[in-house]
Amino acid sequence: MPRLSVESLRTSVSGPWTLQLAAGECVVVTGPSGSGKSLLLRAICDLDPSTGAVALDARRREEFTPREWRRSVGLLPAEPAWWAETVGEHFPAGAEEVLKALGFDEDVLGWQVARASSGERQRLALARLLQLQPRVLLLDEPTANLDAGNRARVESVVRDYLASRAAAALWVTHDAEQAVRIGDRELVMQAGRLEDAACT
Ligand SMILES: Nc1ncnc2c1ncn2[C@@H]1O[C@H](COP(=O)(O)OP(=O)(O)OP(=O)(O)O)[C@@H](O)[C@H]1O
Repeated sequence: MPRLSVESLRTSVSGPWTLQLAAGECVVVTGPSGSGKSLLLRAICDLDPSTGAVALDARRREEFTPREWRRSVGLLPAEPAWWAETVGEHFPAGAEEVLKALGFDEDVLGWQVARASSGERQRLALARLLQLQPRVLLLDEPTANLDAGNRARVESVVRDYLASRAAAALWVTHDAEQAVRIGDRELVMQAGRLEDAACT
């Protein structure tokens, strides 16, 4: 049974998409800018209206409350949102370990969000997402603003998370080397259509 199953999913402007993610699997999505990668992630997590069938562990999306679905299938957008002034207000207690693994000292919880760089915000948003313990991660270019060291940290944290929780990930990247490093499989988006990398 797949962890995530997506069948004939389409929005008003893109799709249809069909894919499956196994437990523990990391599938990378590559493809040109504007080809529809972010739209795919948004449709799966139900941020944009869509038709088709999406199921988590064989339970249909319609059987979840919207809040339950978005916590179970967690999106890390390219530009994460912040709703409070300090970093710590976005985290429940017990986030120190993941923050440390992503290269932060404990004092980060006292930071003003406004002072964080784009790369720091990206890593903080990943830590925030993992604290919710989603079964599926939808990662939209999570290392786009990062140096090599922090890119390696993010890759390692996500890999460990998938292995320890049997979660699955769809990871959008423009970095061909990263796709090989972290992907169990690669899907290529071309003008709104998904294809197996082996077939392109
Ligand atoms: N609400 C919308 N209505 C119509 N077109 C849209 C809408 N949202 C996005 N698009 C278009 O759909 C296309 C796909 O956008 P998307 O953000 O998914 O691209 P992407 O593959 O993630 O690109 P990038 O790699 O640059 O992030 C783009 O041409 C975009 O302008």
